[in-house]
Amino acid sequence: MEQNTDGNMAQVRHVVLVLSGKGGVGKSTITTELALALRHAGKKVGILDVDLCGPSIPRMLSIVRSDVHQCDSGWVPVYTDAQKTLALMSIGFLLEDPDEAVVWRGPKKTALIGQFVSDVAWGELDVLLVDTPPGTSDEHLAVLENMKKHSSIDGAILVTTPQAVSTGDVRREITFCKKTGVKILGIIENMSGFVCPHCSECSNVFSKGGGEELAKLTGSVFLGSVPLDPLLSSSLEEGKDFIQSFPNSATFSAINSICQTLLNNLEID
Ligand SMILES: Nc1ncnc2c1ncn2[C@@H]1O[C@H](COP(=O)(O)OP(=O)(O)OP(=O)(O)O)[C@@H](O)[C@H]1O
Ligand code: SF4
Repeated sequence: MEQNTDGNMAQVRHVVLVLSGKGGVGKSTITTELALALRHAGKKVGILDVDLCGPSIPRMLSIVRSDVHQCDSGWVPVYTDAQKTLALMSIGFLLEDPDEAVVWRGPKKTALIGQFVSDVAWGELDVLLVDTPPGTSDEHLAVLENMKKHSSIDGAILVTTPQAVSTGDVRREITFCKKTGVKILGIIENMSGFVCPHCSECSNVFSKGGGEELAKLTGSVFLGSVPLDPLLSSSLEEGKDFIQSFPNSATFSAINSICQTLLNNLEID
């Protein structure tokens, strides 16, 4: 589906929200790895980080202390590479200290999200991933309202862990999508099993399969599961591209398979 867009969103073909019912389930991790996998598949990708209180993506992509510049049409996003295949806009770039806590009231957050949606000069992108805060908040509504003014949203990906799946949070997220008319593109189960750093064997320390069951129950697509992999967390800590570093790992296969399913669902060649 090609987007009906205007302004800075005019050349952004697909917009996908990344949601989670709870914090800490790996939403930013999945956003980052999906972006890297999409780039690996030859796509031009952008990430809009509207997790205003915990902007972790600049660190995960090792571009923490980058400056945002202005151009005639707005803010130029920060690119991870000279070929400009992966672009990021995050509040983290606008803070003097990247570890500074953002304690803002709703209207100020909503205004910044409005600017993020309209004023970032993305240029041509195949996919824009929007990393949102956990739960459903004013920020989510602000993203939806502002996106609808300039673009159309393809849908949302829901990230959960095997434990979080049994809580009400993820169901509330599904209800939010239904009420706001956002299509659920699929559910991803993160931290699904543990990959041993010594022998690469995957053990099911916690339960597994809840994400798939939830997808069946709610009539959603199950996009796949990503194991808890110490090599993935150390890559994220060091801001290294896991996909480039471990192309033969089971975790890469899992992320890549989710990426391919997403490309198929969005009908991107
Ligand atoms: N599959 C995984 N394997 C190893 N570590 C992981 C995995 N997924 C997430 N992590 C680690 O778990 C921590 C939390 O992940 P992340 O910041 O992505 O969560 P989040 O859901 O975006 O949190 P929040 O929205 O509350 O900021 C990070 O340190 C990340 O490196
Ligand atoms: S999975 Fe095997 S190698 Fe890994 S910690 Fe357990 S026993 Fe050791």
